[in-house]
Amino acid sequence: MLFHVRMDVNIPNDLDPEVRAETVAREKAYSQDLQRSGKWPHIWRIVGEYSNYSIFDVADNNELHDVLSALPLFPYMDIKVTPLATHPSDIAAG
Ligand SMILES: O=C(O)CC1=CCC(=O)O1
Repeated sequence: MLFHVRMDVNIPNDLDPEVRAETVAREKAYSQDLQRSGKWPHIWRIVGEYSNYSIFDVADNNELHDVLSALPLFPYMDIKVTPLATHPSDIAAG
């Protein structure tokens, strides 16, 4: 199943800089592992915001929830999920 996900990151200003850097590094490694696996095929920065638009390709709602809630930055994120269905006019879908 495909999902469109918006992640808005709000790291508190008073978070220890070392903890911040370590958490962001773990987030990058976690994200890139999922990208290599094919479960996170797209990630785009939203211009001018500490936010991204991502596409996830996972089995179901439960897998998406597990993947998102394991994000190292999850405690500092607002996340909006939109499930995607095939559009009847999509020539790629046949
Ligand atoms: O910077 C972000 O948008 C949050 C994030 C998600 C995956 C990653 O590496 O950073």
